[in-house]
Amino acid sequence: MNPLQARQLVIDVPGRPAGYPLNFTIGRGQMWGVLGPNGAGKTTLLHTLAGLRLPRQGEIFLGEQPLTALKRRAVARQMGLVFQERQDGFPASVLETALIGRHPWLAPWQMETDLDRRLAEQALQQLDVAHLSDRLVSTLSGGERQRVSIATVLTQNPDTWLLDEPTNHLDLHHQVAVMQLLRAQAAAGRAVFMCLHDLNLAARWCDHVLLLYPNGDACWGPAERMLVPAALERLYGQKLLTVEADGKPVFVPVPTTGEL
Ligand SMILES: Nc1ncnc2c1ncn2[C@@H]1O[C@H](COP(=O)(O)OP(=O)(O)OP(=O)(O)O)[C@@H](O)[C@H]1O
Repeated sequence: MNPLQARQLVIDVPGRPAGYPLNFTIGRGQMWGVLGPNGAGKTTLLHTLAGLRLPRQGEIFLGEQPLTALKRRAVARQMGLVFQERQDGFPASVLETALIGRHPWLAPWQMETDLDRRLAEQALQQLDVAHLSDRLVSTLSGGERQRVSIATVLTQNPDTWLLDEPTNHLDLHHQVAVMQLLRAQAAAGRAVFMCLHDLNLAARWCDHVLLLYPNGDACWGPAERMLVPAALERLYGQKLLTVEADGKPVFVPVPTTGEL
């Protein structure tokens, strides 16, 4: 796979005077979690890495080439993005939506083949939404819709997965199932980079973590070095209690008396 690399990257968060330049590589087999409070710029970073927003400074490389030098089709064959927000104004079934994942692999105007359809059906099965294949996506529950979005990227089969809060709307069982699927993707030599609000999901599943602070500061590295209570308390402005379960830290927020 071609690793995705941020070089001196400053994301363009409107109204933010400056930002700490980001220099990291999302390498083969890695699973990254991006943590930060609301408005810190997690979605902006994800969209910038996907080439959907221009950075204020610096560059993004996919392998040896700057992202800006690559055609969108070449990028879409290597990188998939699960968005936080979706517009379902256009009436499409669940299967038709998953098949969109095959578009980077088809010639313009080429119809999907039986193989494309089979890949989409397998992905829907893996995400436990195959029984909804004929339903309009606009009629799905939040969690079902989220799983269809992930199935669409699975159908696309990119080397690098970018995901904006992939466990949004998911019940506990499906959260674990999705994390296991992403872990399996990383274990198969791909890479995962996802924004998370749940510290404990990051502690349980991620081997690398990037902390994004509201003033633009950032730090990144191996999860065990990043997930230390003092840094996390500063990140969220929230006192935490740390316990250990199954060999991993579990962070519990401590209520502040007298505050909402
Ligand atoms: N088009 C825009 N115009 C003005 N401000 C914007 C625009 N897009 C994003 N912002 C601002 O940039 C900041 C970063 O937004 P972003 O969505 O990246 O944050 P986030 O860390 O993903 O937040 P959350 O945890 O709430 O999803 C926010 O303060 C947001 O209001």
